[in-house]
Order: sequence, then C-alpha cells, then structure tokens
Amino acid sequence: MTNTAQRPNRVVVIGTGAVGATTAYTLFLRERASELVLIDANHEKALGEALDMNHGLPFAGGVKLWAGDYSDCKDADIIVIAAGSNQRPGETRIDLLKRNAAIFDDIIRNITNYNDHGIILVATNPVDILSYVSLKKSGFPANRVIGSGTLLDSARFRYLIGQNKKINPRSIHAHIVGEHGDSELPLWSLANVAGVDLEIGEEDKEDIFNRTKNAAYEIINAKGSTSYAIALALDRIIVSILQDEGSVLNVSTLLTDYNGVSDVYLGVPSIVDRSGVREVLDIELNTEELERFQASARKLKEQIASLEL
Ligand SMILES: NC(=O)C1=CN([C@@H]2O[C@H](COP(=O)(O)OP(=O)(O)OC[C@H]3O[C@@H](n4cnc5c(N)ncnc54)[C@H](O)[C@@H]3O)[C@@H](O)[C@H]2O)C=CC1
Ligand SMILES: CC(=O)C(=O)O
Repeated sequence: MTNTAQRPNRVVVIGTGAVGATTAYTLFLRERASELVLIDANHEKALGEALDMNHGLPFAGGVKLWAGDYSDCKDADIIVIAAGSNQRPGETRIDLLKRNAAIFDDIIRNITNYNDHGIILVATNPVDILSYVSLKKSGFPANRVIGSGTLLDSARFRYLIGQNKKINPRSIHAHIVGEHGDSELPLWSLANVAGVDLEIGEEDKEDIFNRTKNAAYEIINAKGSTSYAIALALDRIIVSILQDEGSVLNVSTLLTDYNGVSDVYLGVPSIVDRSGVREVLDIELNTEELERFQASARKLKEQIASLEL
C-alpha cells in the first residue's frame, strides 16, 4: 500500500541504530510516508544511513529522506523513538530502564519544543515503561503516545503456531498481552484459525510460548540485536495510523480500569487509527490469564515507582 495523501506525511525516526535504521528502510521501501527524517545523537550515523538509503532512490520510490534535527519534528505526523541502549546477552529489557529513562528526558523535551500535535511511537526498551514516561513527560493525551508493545511478540507467537500447524501465520489469530518482556502471557483461550480452536497439546503450547518469550534472547545471543521483525511491526502500526485503518494491534497503551489494571502501559488488542489508539478492546480473560495479566502490571508499576516523573 503506497501513501496517496495530498499533504506530505512526515515520519521522524529518533535513533538510527539497528532498529531505527531498519524501520526507516522499511518505511522507505514501502513508501509509507512522503517525508522521512532521521535523527541520532551521533549525527554522522544518521547522515550515513540517510545517504546510503538515498543512493537507492533510482531503484525505489519517491520518498524524501534526510538526516535532520529536532526542528524537523515540527511537521511530523509520527515520531518513532528507537534511541538508546539495547540488551547485551543475558540482560533483560528491565535492566535497560535506568540507562534509557535518562535519555528520555532530553528526547521528549526536544520533541515537544517543536511538536504538540503528532503521535509518539516508542520502541526503546523497556518499551511499556518508557511509553508511560513519554506520556508523563510530553503532556500529550494517551491516545497519541503508543508503545510497540506485544505486537512483535504476537507476531512471533503466530509464526511459531503456524510452524506447528503448518498454516500461514497471517491466518492465525493469537495474542500475547502484558509486558513486552518476561512477564508477558499468551491468550490461548482466544487463539483460533477462522474461529476454529487450534487444538494444540499442552506440551506444544508451553514450548511455543517459551520460544516466543525468549525469542529476543535467542536472537541477541546469535547476532547481537533484533531489527527486522520489529521494523515490520512498527511499519504495521504506522500504516494503521497514516491510512486511518482502525486495525486491531497489540500495542502498548495506557490502561484505566482494564481487567483490574490502571495507570500503566501494557500490550493489549487496541484499535489504531489516525487518532492513535482510538479504543482498547475488552478481552475476556480466564482466571489464570487474569492473574498473570495483573502480575505483569504490578511488576511494571513497581519499576515506574522507582522513577522520578
Ligand atoms: N520494542 C521492541 O519490540 C524492540 C525494542 N528494541 C529496543 O530498541 C532500542 C534500540 O535498539 P538498537 O537499535 O538495537 O540499538 P543501537 O545501539 O543499534 O542503536 C541505538 C541508537 O540510539 C542512538 N542514541 C543514543 N542516545 C540517543 C539520544 N539521546 N538521542 C538520539 N539518539 C540516541 C545511538 O547513537 C544509536 O545510533 C533498544 O532499547 C532495544 O532494546 C529492540 C528491538 C525490539
Ligand atoms: C529486543 C526486543 O525487545 C525484542 O526483540 O523483542
């Protein structure tokens, strides 16, 4: 789907490391926005990525792409934050909190100096907590501060279920909710193909979920970082916003009185359109799922309490 809007759509990507650069390249190839701006604390890195992509213009579409600065946020529809440290082998996402929360002060202040109307889309880990930090520091309404949440985890889950059932993952409806991290949980009670139960044995279910939850550790051990699938997940969210799709995506959003959980960001099925997160879908959890969902929220709230917001 190419962008057909009259007015230029601008997406700014802050942080042009593995995630930011791959996301920008995905958006560039798929012509999701008419303008793409790359910002990095290491401006040389952003310049290099922009030059490298622009040299592909004779073979790709007509996206205008440049390495910019925060003043370019002024006309941005979406600002993606992928800046900051990633996990070293053995580190959890929560281990990144202090390091990455420290740079969010500056990043959010710089964005809001120029932009009060766009949508902030956070990828930096721990993504749920940093989305909450972005909400508090930006003063934006919650619908316009979104985390990538468990969209990536749900994609991994669908891939692994697809492998097990020999069915295309696009035909599988299955959700991972909660933290994008170690306390996430699978909603087996809602998983289906065309409304039909998946009929997967308990041992296979456990194996599929463990491989989903540990996928990032596995990839980071093997190649140092993850980038391709998260870039596609961010692209999916961006399309749903720019094309006003109203797609249901497991993004991280502020929850209020939701399955006993309030004032925390978690990944849940949400309707995403031009306004950002338009609505969170009410999902019916069984007793075990509800307990695990609430435990995931408690874990993140304890971490949030340790921050100065
Ligand atoms: N939400 C998700 O599902 C995923 C999240 N991530 C997270 O994304 C983040 C980025 O990961 P990578 O791209 O692999 O890291 P990276 O180290 O390759 O790139 C990070 C970039 O951020 C830049 N940066 C650092 N501080 C900055 C600041 N204050 N302002 C602007 N730029 C700054 C660095 O110069 C670097 O280019 C990590 O926190 C990682 O854990 C990674 C994969 C999936
Ligand atoms: C690094 C990370 O959060 C992921 O690939 O899931």
